Amino acid sequence: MTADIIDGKAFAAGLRNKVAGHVARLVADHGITPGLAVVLVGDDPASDVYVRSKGRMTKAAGMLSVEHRLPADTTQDDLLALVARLNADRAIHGILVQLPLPKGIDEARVLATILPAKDVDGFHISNVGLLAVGQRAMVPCTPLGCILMLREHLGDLSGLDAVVIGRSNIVGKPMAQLLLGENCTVTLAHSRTRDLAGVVRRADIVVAAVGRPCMVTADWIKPGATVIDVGINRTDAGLVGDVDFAGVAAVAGAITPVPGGVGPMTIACLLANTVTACCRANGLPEPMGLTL
Ligand SMILES: NC(=O)C1=CN([C@@H]2O[C@H](COP(=O)(O)OP(=O)(O)OC[C@H]3O[C@@H](n4cnc5c(N)ncnc54)[C@H](OP(=O)(O)O)[C@@H]3O)[C@@H](O)[C@H]2O)C=CC1
Ligand SMILES: Nc1nc(=O)c2c([nH]1)NC[C@@H]1CN(c3ccc(C(=O)N[C@@H](CCC(=O)O)C(=O)O)cc3)C=[N+]21
Ligand SMILES: [Mg+2]
Repeated sequence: MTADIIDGKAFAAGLRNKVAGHVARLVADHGITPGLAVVLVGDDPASDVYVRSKGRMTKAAGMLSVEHRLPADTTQDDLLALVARLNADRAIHGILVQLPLPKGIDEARVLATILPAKDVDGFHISNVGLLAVGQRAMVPCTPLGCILMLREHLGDLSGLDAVVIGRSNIVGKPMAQLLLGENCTVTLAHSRTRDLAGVVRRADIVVAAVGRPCMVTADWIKPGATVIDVGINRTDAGLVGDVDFAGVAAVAGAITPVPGGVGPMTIACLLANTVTACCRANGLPEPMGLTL
């Protein structure tokens, strides 16, 4: 058996195309241009690549892209002041502060300062809480992108056994919430999980979000399972995920590649969330229909 490759790159291009269509209508019919501000503190090279491609895609969709690059020794007060300015800026509908932040800056404090309505990452506690109780929220981009690919590939997810490996606030936990919202039976595994291989072997859906190259191997996978690889690991062999792609592809029913899987979907969902935030801010119907 050879798994279907879930082409996140192509899926994301289609989603960005839809975003661009909605943006064009917002501009033409209402004179409103959705605006996204990205804040990068310090000079992490991987973050730089990511922030740059985000800015390029934001502009390509017809939106306003504003980048704020601050030195690594920026104080927390200066960062909070910038967030407050962006909160008050009517041209900005979405704010993303790139994580991780340098040591000495309280990440939770910064995220709590972003207006929930502009929190296109979905990391503010009020969005986290709204997602947990199943109410209208801004949904984190990476898990949202994973759900869109799963729905496209499997249709209805009801009743499927899903195992998420990794319990971070930005990927694992919201991923588990969204799968629960799709009526999956969800297991959230982490570094203290006993017999991880045995747990994963029961899964119809496996989402790997750990940050360990090629951790998930073919012998962990139930034949025919759908495997979503969130991991981004830079190794001597290049960019690899958390899944041993070649081995797992021989057993799974479908798998996302790295690169070209979850990553591009994350950026496309960020643009979609920005359009949603813009429409909500202006009392307009939400064309994307992706959020709760
Ligand atoms: N494609 C994309 O768009 C994105 C990709 N990423 C990538 O996804 C990966 C995960 O990111 P993130 O969630 O921020 O990572 P974190 O480092 O915040 O969390 C990693 C999680 O993996 C768990 N873990 C670590 N070791 C093991 C192990 N041996 N067995 C089982 N679980 C383990 C940890 O468990 P514990 O809690 O017990 O410590 C933790 O919950 C990274 O490679 C990152 O680069 C992240 C965001 C977006
Ligand atoms: N506030 C915040 N929000 C985030 O969403 C966020 C963040 N901080 N910090 C870092 C992680 C990581 N992340 C990625 C997004 C896209 C790709 C991506 O497009 N990857 C390409 C490859 C890019 C390359 O070649 O490096 C791919 O997988 O095909 C990767 C990683 C978002 N994150
Ligand atoms: Mg992290």
